[in-house]
Amino acid sequence: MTRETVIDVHDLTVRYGTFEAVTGLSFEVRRGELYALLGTNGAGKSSTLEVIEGHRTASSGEVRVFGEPPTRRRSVRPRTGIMLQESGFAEDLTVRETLGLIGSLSQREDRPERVLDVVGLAPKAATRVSQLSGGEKRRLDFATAIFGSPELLFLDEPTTGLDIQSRDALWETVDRLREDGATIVLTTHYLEEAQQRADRVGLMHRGRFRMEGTVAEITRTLPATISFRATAESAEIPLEHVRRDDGTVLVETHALQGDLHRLLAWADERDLELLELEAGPTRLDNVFRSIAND
Ligand SMILES: Nc1ncnc2c1ncn2[C@@H]1O[C@H](COP(=O)(O)OP(=O)(O)OP(=O)(O)O)[C@@H](O)[C@H]1O
Repeated sequence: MTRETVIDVHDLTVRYGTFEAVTGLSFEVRRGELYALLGTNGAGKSSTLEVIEGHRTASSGEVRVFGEPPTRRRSVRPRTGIMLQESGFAEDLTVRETLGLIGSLSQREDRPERVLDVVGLAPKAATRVSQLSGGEKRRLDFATAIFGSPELLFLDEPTTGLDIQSRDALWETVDRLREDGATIVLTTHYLEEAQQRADRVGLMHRGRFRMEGTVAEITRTLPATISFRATAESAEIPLEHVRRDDGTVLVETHALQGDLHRLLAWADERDLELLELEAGPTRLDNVFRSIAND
C-alpha cells in the first residue's frame, strides 16, 4: 500500500525576473518519510522550500501540502513546523515569551516549559533572545518548529552552529517525532547526516534534480570502495582499479562482497593484517561532487 502523500510537487518552476532558479521540479514526500533536499549553493533548494512552505508563489507548476495549496495557510499552518536558517526573533523578548508567541501563531497546543525542556533551554527561559549564544538561538528555532509536535516538519540546515551534544539531542527529538508518524523535510550541507537519516534524497544542481531516490539507490551509481593502509605487499593485491593515495590503498569496485572476500583471503594466506580496513558503498558526498562538477 502506498503511504499517503503529504507533499506533492509537480513541474515546479520558480523565476526571479528572467532568471530560472527552479526548472520543472517534481517529487513527492510520503507520510512518515524523512526526505532530504540537497544541492549545491544556489541550486534552488530554498526557492523550492519557500513555495512548499507557502512563503512564495510558484511561477508555474502545482504544489500541494496535505492536498491543499500551501498558500491556504489556515489549514496547512497548524500542521506544519518550520525551522528556518534565520529566524529573526525579537531580540528583547525572553525565550519563554518567544516560544509562547510563536506557539500561539502556529495555532498548536503545547506547554512552553515542555518544549524548552526537550531542547535543553529550560534554564534560559527568562533570558532575553539578545543574550543567547548562536547555538542557543538555533535551539530556540528548533523549539518553535516542534512546538505542538506538528505532523510535518521543515528543517533548514538544523544543526549548523550546534555542538555535538546538541546535534545528538536534536536528532533524538526528530526520531521521537518520527516514531509518532511525523514527516520531515531536511536541507543540509552536512551530507553525512542526510546519508544516515534520509529515507529518500533529491540532489539538486542548477534548478533541477540530478538524482532522486533512496540513499542506497543514489550511492550505487558510483563504485563502492575498499581502503586500508598501504604496505610493501599491497602492490600485489589481486584486484583491479587500485589506487594509492597518501599511504592508503583505495580499491573501487562494483562487486564489493566478492572483491572484499578475495582481498581477505589473500591477506590471510600471507598472514597480513590490513590496518585501517574500511569497506562500503561510496559516500553521498562523492556522488555530490560528481554532480557538482558538471
Ligand atoms: N529574491 C531573489 N532574486 C533574484 N534571484 C534570487 C532570489 N533568491 C534566490 N535567487 C537566485 O536563485 C538561485 C537559487 O537560490 P536558492 O536560494 O533557492 O538556492 P539554494 O539551493 O537554497 O542555495 P544555498 O545552498 O546557497 O542556500 C540562486 O542563483 C540565487 O542567486
